[in-house]
Amino acid sequence: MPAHKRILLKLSGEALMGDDAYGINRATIVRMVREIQEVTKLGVEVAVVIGGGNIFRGVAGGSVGMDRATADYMGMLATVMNSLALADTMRQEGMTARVMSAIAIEQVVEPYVRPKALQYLEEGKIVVFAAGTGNPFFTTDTAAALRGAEIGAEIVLKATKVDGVYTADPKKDPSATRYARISFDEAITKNLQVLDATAFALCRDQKLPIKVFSIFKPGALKRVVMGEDEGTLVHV
Ligand SMILES: Nc1ncnc2c1ncn2[C@@H]1O[C@H](COP(=O)(O)OP(=O)(O)OP(=O)(O)O)[C@@H](O)[C@H]1O
Ligand SMILES: O=c1ccn([C@@H]2O[C@H](COP(=O)(O)O)[C@@H](O)[C@H]2O)c(=O)[nH]1
Repeated sequence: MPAHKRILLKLSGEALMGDDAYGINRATIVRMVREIQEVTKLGVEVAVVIGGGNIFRGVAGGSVGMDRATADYMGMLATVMNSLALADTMRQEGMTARVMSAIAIEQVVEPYVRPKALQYLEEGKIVVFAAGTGNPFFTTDTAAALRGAEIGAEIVLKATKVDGVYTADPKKDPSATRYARISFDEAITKNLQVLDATAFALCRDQKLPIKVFSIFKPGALKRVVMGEDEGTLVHV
């Protein structure tokens, strides 16, 4: 029996590159989709937010003198590209997905309308929320927290490049150790950067737990959904 009926899965955009220097690696996206398919077969309703770090991040544009808000809109459009690629790969694998965008681009994808998203989930379709929150100065982690709260997800699952929340960034500090569980208050106070503070605060206020786990570990998503010991739980 799965531990959760409805989940919001945040997929790392950066991880989509696989071993490539940029963009979307075919084998990687297919592998991610097959892992999602496994949990949908358990009867779990799945909504997805995917990042854009494999294509563009607003801070990168801002750092070379671009207007930050403009750069952030470019970042949001990057997430639309990833969302389209994800939904199309799902289609190829025999799944039904719907992309809903927080920014109006109706010729390309339908707009985000909450009751419609809820309907799709109830019908067993996978909903991919594109364009983040639709606002600059945010990230897709915050979009995951926001949409997760809106759709009544029981948990936000952050599938990322590290296998949990550490005492410090494990990519910079090899002596960092992983938490099995950590409270929102402690994660925020310690300024742990694995998610942005806005996402942590929103989930804390909405009592929406987060599980951080590795996107690279085969079977990890299913283990998380089954409530097995995997990654780090961030709790109230
Ligand atoms: N205390 C910490 N514990 C774990 N990871 C941390 C910590 N502090 C910083 N990090 C870094 O946070 C990264 C994950 O967050 P980040 O938002 O950069 O990636 P993502 O969400 O996977 O990518 P994208 O934004 O493209 O979707 C990890 O790769 C890790 O290096
Ligand atoms: O609500 C949002 C979400 C995202 N952005 C911009 O998009 C990029 C890519 O998202 P990541 O979460 O970093 O993968 C982000 O860097 C922002 O520039 C946004 O402005 N608002």
